[in-house]
Amino acid sequence: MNETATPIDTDAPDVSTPVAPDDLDVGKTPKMKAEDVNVYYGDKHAIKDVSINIHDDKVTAFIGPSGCGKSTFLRCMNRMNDTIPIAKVTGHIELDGEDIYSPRMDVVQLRARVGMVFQKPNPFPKSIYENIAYGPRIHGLASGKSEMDAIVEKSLKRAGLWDEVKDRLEDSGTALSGGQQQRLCIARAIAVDPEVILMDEPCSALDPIATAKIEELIHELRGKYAIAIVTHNMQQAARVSQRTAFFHLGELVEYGRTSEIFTNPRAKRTQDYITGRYG
Ligand SMILES: Nc1ncnc2c1ncn2[C@@H]1O[C@H](COP(=O)(O)OP(=O)(O)OP(=O)(O)O)[C@@H](O)[C@H]1O
Repeated sequence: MNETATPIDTDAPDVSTPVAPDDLDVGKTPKMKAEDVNVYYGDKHAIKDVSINIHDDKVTAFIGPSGCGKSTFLRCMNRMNDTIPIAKVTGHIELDGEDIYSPRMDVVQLRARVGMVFQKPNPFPKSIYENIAYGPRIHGLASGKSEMDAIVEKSLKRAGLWDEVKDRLEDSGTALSGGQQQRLCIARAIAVDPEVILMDEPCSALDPIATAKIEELIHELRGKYAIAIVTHNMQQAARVSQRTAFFHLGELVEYGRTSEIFTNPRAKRTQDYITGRYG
């Protein structure tokens, strides 16, 4: 936090600025599409009319000062806010054109299709193998032991963890290092064959080496899954993402190509944030 920070001038003429450039992803069908999403926690209006597209060949970073609503919006994308009794979500979010808030949507299936990795690694207190096998088992993805073994191996390989754990799959997942635990959680999300992976500050509890490994992994996973990542770290957003969404006070102020957001932002509030004048 910059002690001498000047608050963002919210009277700046942002409202007349389009949120995204006109030529951005024209004609591309988004993997997820959010329209006019609002979130309330009781009287608190935490997300205000947010509309954004998430693409399956891109990593999208959500940035913005603490409390601006990044995590709240991320949680809307797989209905994790349903678990917060005072949270109310309005608007429309689609996954492959399907309304995820429709009463017909099976939320357990949705959360397999749109997996989530949290700030603090949260492996189950079970073996490494069981951490991965649990999801595929409840979703009926393997018909026998050899198929399950193959899913476990493939998921751990994709998460870049196989070589480190292949000889100790029966050890507890919680005995791994923090960085390994986070890659185990990513492998667990991958095991149920998701289409989208949401990451909520996945590196904030990790040291620089473990962080670098997760960032490398995000590069490798790009193209296999649509990825949306909340991060406080602007360098990280610049390194791992191709699209960046800047949130402030619950609004999506600007969305665009990461390279442009960091070098030539269109909104004054974005510029103030990325130049460290706020946050
Ligand atoms: N479970 C909750 N109950 C009530 N208010 C909440 C809850 N979760 C978040 N909020 C409020 O909603 C607003 C947005 O919070 P959110 O955690 O989404 O912001 P954020 O941008 O992810 O912040 P940070 O970067 O600090 O994690 C904040 O004012 C926060 O206090």
